[in-house]
Parts: sequence; structure tokens; C-alpha cells
Amino acid sequence: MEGLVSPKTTPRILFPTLNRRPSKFSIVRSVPASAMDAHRRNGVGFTPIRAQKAETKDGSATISSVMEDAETALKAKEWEVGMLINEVAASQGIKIRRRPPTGPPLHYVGPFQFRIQNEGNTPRNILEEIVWHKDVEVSQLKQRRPLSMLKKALDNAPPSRDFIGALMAANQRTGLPALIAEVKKASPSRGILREDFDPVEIARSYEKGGAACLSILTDEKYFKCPLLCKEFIVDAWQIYYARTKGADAVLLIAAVLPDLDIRYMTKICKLLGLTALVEVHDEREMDRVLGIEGIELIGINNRNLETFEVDNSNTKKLLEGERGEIIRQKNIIVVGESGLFTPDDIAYVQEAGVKAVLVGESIVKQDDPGKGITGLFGKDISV
Ligand SMILES: O=C(O)c1ccccc1NCC(=O)[C@H](O)[C@H](O)COP(=O)(O)O
Repeated sequence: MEGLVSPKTTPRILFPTLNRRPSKFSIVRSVPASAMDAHRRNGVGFTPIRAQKAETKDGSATISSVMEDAETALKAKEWEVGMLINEVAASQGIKIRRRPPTGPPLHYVGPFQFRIQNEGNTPRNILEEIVWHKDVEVSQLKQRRPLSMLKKALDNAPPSRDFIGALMAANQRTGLPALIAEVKKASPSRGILREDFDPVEIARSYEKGGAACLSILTDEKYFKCPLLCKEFIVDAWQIYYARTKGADAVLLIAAVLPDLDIRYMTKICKLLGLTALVEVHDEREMDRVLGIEGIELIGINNRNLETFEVDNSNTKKLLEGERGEIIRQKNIIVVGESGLFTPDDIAYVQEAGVKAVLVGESIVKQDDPGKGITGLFGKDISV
């Protein structure tokens, strides 16, 4: 049958919804030339398809076939948009593909479900896996709580607090980088960090220990944490959702989001009174972000989220020379993120120019996380 997969030769992918009732559809090929070219460039041999509505004998379409047609059209549109996002992202040097270029690995023929793995539907690293998973998770959440519902819920959210103001006040008070203390149970690179995980107790202990702000890992699948704040944002809907849950800041990862998304999402953050912490890891990402108007807070992640390699000199490297100059001119606050364990580490990134640090593992693992902060800074920063 047209569109079915012969993995050893040329993999061909069907949308699951198309395959469920093949008898009602005639399959035609249809794909934008640009997307097709991108796939050829990626070396992925596939035949994208779209379904056409079948007609009954008297020439009229059945209601269910019309609905399936609409569903199919929507899926096709979503797929096309996903492909375009991948193309735009690639043109900006983003290696993470927002969606699997050849569609999901699961396929259906009649009652049968089968999995076909190929380069285009296998994530190349953990960040890509997270983002693909997040895309599906968010589209399901959006169905349960549409944006219109979230907009109404905004009225009941607690007023947003000044995230940057809190960082600056702590930095001036202590003369040290302000601490964004991270509440997380586990991470993809380090596994479970703390078995007896009570997020509220940890947050209180951080507050007592002198943390200026808290970073709450909210991705359940990969961080096991039930609370909301630091997320893998792939859709503006998540920003509204974060605000309705009381978030004051959200994370936008430049390795995942093209410039246009960062621009758009930053504006939404402003509209909702949220601070956007825009995270970069390399020079290219830093240059992209410095080219975007209105960025106030940049995080330099010392951890490469594709390989998990941690290198604190990354912060120094990205703040040297012209980049550091632009950051100072624009009054951008820089946060040093990941891999900070000792007072020497803190001094090193402070020397490089950060005004704040985001720390998880080294403090969340301590019996008393608040006291862990004193160990991290080499002094009590709560007073
Ligand atoms: O930490 C990971 O393994 C990880 C993997 C994939 C995406 C994100 C990941 N971490 C998010 C973070 O940025 C860190 O949790 C944060 O910077 C704190 O780092 P650390 O002090 O080293 O726990």
C-alpha cells in the first residue's frame, strides 16, 4: 500500500491518524518544496503524504470522513509548521530539531501498531529527546486548558515579583553573586540527587540560607519535580501557564528556540510581568541573543545540554572582549549556571562578570540545603 514503510530501503512515514482507517482515504503526496529540500539535505529519504476525503456512492462525504479530513488537515499543517521551524532553527545554527523530521516512530495499520526507527525520528541527544517529548506533552495540556482559559486564570494569579530587582538587591547587599537556588530532585546528567525530596522544605531552607530567588524544575518526566517554574519552553502557552501558577520568571533556551520565538516570548513575558532568563551556551547563541532587543537577563550555562560536559571557563569565555562590552552597555545582568560547587568556583565566575549564579546539585544534595549555601559561598550570605 502506498505510504507504508520499507525501512531497509526508503523509509516512508504516515501520520498515525491517516493509517488508522486506510480504506476511507486515498493517499496523495503533498509537501512544500522547502521542507522536501530540507529533508533531502538531512539525508532522510521519505515520502510525506496527505489524505483526501473519500466520498460515498452518492457523492456526499460522511460526517466522520469530514471530521477526519479536518483532523488530517490540522495534522498536516502542524507537521508542515514543525518542519519549517526545524528549517528556520537550522539556519540560525540551532542543532536541536524541534520535531522529528520524519514524524513519530509509531505507526498504525488497522488495529496494528508498529514502530519504525530511523535517523529522522530518533533523537540525537537528551535535549532533543526532551524537546520532542515536551512538544507532545504541551499539545495535550493545551487541549485540556486552552489559552482562553489560562487568560481568565491570570486574574487569580498572585502579583509577579521583581526577579531582577531581587538579584540586584542581593548582589549589592552581599558583594557576591546573587543566588538562584534550584529545587530539583533529579537531572538527566546526574540521576536522582535527593531521595528524601520535600520541595517546600528545601525551598524554605534555601530562603533561610540567603538565596535571592528560587529555580523550580517542573519537568516531571526528566526532573521528577511536581512544582512549576523552570521549564523547557517550546510554546508560548507554557508562559501563560507558568504565570497562572505564580511564576515570576521563565527560562528561554537559545539552543532550542529560534530568534523569532525568543523575541515573541520575551514580549509575552513583559506583558505578563514575567522576567525572561534567556540561556546560552556558546558564542553563536550569545551573539544571537545580544542581537535581540529588550533582553535583560542572560544565563550562561556551563553545561552543554547535548553532551552534559561541564566547563566553568565557558562563562569567562562568553563574557570576554566585545561581548562583555555589549553586555555592560546594555546593562544586561548575567547569571552563571551549572557546575558551581565551591567558593573558588563562585569567585571565578564573579571575576568573569556575573552578578548572579544558578546552582542546583551542590546545594540540593546537602542534608541542610540552607547550610549548603554557606559552604558554597564560604560565608553566611543570609545576613
Ligand atoms: O542538568 C542536566 O542534566 C540537564 C540536562 C538537560 C537539560 C537541562 C539540564 N539541566 C538544567 C540546568 O540548567 C541545571 O539544572 C542548572 O543549571 C543547575 O546546574 P547544577 O548546579 O550543575 O545542578
